[in-house]
Amino acid sequence: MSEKVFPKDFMWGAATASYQIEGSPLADGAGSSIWHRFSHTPGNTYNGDTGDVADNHYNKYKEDIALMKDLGLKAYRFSISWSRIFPYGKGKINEKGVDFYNRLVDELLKVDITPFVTLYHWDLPAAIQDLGGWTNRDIAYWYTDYADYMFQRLGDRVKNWITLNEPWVMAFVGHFMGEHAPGMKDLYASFSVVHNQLRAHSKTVKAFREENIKEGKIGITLSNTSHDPATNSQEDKDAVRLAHEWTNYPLFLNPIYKGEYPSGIKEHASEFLPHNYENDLEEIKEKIDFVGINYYSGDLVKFDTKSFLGGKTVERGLPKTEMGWEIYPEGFYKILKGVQDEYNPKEVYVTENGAAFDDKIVNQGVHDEDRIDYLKKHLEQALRAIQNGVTLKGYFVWSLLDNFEWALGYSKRFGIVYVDYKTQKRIIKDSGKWYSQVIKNNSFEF
Ligand SMILES: OC[C@H]1NNC[C@@H](O)[C@@H]1O
Ligand SMILES: [Ca+2]
Repeated sequence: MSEKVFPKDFMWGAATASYQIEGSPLADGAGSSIWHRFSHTPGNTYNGDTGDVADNHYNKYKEDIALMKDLGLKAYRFSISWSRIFPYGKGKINEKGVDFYNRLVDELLKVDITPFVTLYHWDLPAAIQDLGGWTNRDIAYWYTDYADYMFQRLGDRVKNWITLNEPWVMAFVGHFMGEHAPGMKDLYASFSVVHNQLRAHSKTVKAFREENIKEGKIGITLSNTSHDPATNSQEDKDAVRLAHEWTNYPLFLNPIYKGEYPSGIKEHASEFLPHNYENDLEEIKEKIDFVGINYYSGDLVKFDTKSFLGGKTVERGLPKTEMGWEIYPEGFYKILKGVQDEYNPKEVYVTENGAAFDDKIVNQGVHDEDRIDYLKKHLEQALRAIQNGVTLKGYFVWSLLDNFEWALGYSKRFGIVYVDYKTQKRIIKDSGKWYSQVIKNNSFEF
């Protein structure tokens, strides 16, 4: 393989999520979700933005799939809104909700785009939250029933499944920092949410095996930040190890691959883990087919007794994106190489990588050189990872479209396609044109 070309059949895609792009959250019998409630609660989102309209993808999905075809995407990662299928999370089924995703999948297959389905990307049915949501142990059964139903309805055409998107963000941003739905601030709840997501994930993997989906593969998508020590001191290096075990793939892959939480978590955070959690570890340890890695940025960590798990982020003067996140391509390599070295997954997919920049329309175009530069630098590191033994099989850019960036609403644009929210017009950005060349050449050099 020449030093600039990706392996043959490398899966080039783009990613989105239901609540961030669909709009029409309560249409056709869909039930409310925690993000519908959270965004409609004054003060929770920038400018009071909600997902009521978003990119109106619920109605414009055919146009958007035509756009994906124009871009030459090989695959498309999207999420299913649980409460469109089960308006109350369990029990009654909403056929019209199932029908939307059936039509979406059929439209993708018509143009040879491989669907990668995320079963859960944070929009929990509100009725389940009313029963305690992810802090209620029984959610493991309700979630597995929902997932298994989707395997039965879409499994003949959808072969690639992701159980959960970024369970760390759901657990800690949603239940400790309170900045995401359901807006809780309880560290004990957060670790129960980690544990119940793992229980739900593994029960679902077992159900998936029993469905015997031909050529089916199932995995989990984890968020990651590449942490470096502020100094070479042992205390800073220890703080980095703990930050890594807590915020990155080990918190979930250690239980999944090794049947126990990372040692640093057991040493310093076991009081927050649910009572008798050890009894669930055997069941949580369950083989998966691939690991989904999300990567955006890195940070410098300094020992700090006042921070949870003893580490705080400090400045190192790297350039930043509109999110205030460091642009740190080297960290991408370290995360990819690290997951391969620590757990040796059969396959790895980058299920999200991308950047928010201050995109402007100039002469009917969006000349986002900064995003092209970000993507190119990160793809260089992804190829370097492959050349160093990482079983990386595909890359999904976040995101196909500008969309609802959670508590930051529509103020942050991650798309390779610009969305004019007033007119709902789509404009392919220069980065979108560049990315379609990458796909055509299977390389970032052309
Ligand atoms: O912040 C950018 C993305 N990060 N991962 C989860 C997605 O839903 C976010 O939009
Ligand atoms: Ca993230």
